[in-house]
Amino acid sequence: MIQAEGLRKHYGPKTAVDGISFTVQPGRVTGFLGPNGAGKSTTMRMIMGLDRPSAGHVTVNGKPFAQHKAPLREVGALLDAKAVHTGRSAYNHLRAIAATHDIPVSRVHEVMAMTGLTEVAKKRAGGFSLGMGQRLGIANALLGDPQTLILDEPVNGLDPEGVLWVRNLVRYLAGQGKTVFLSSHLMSEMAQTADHLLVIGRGQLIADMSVQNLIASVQQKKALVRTPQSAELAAALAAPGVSVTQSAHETLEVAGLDTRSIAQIALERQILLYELTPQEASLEQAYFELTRGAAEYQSDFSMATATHSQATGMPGQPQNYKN
Ligand SMILES: Nc1ncnc2c1ncn2[C@@H]1O[C@H](COP(=O)(O)OP(=O)(O)OP(=O)(O)O)[C@@H](O)[C@H]1O
Repeated sequence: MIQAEGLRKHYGPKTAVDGISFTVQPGRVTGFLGPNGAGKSTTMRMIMGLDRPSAGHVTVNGKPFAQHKAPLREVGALLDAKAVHTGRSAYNHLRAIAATHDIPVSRVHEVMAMTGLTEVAKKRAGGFSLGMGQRLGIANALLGDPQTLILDEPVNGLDPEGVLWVRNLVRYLAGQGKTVFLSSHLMSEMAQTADHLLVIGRGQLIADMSVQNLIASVQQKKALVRTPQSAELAAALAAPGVSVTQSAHETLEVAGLDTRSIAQIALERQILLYELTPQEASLEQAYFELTRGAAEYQSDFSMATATHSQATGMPGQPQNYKN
């Protein structure tokens, strides 16, 4: 379990993490989301004792990281996949770390097999691709069979098979009762992997809830309707707070009304419906809705996309994204 209380970090005048409190529970995968520069890596580094908090404190399995006698057996982390001795082979790299904790060589072979590194065991880690480097970093994190795992962008650089492998691995470990805390920018991946989410923006915690609740929290009443009388239905549905967009021939996208109300209005006007489908929000939409204005860096392209999405009735109001 990871417990943070009033955790804060300043770098000179810059507040990277602004007094956040949270608990990462065992037995489930907790995702850590936030725009670039939101404070995710800084938080993870403070958990691992690599950065000293300016205020507050954080414990892993009940103690600050530095107070664990055998930290590798308590918490395994992948924070920077490039942090390896580039001249050493993957095997020697893992053996050297294992030796610091009396971890037997058999465990080194075990984690290399788990991470698909056996065939490249003798290769220099410095020559590894980004994906192989990620696998080595994950092998390193698993070495001490720790109760808690912290993985910063573990699928970064992995091919689809590797992404699936990480998903299955972390779900398996959480199923074994371990605490798994991981960050990722891949929203669809997070939706499939995480049970619970912490969302951070500009150093502050903006959500701490299950994936389902996060999506539900921004769920709009939206529906797709197909009818040969689209103009007639659009006129009948018009009301304050309702937006109707003709998205294709005989197809309307309706926001602000649920399917029950749309069916009722259509029946009253004797309008034939071919299709009436509620539209679910995705985690990506929920995320953009939550972190609107919390991003440090925004491009003109994302502004254009946000403006377009409003025109089509999608979540994401255009606003001044320039800070
Ligand atoms: N060593 C440092 N010195 C000064 N500022 C720093 C330092 N490390 C991080 N920052 C700043 O703190 C803020 C949070 O950075 P952090 O790397 O924790 O964000 P992040 O959420 O991990 O971002 P990303 O998704 O881009 O990795 C950023 O504004 C960053 O520029």
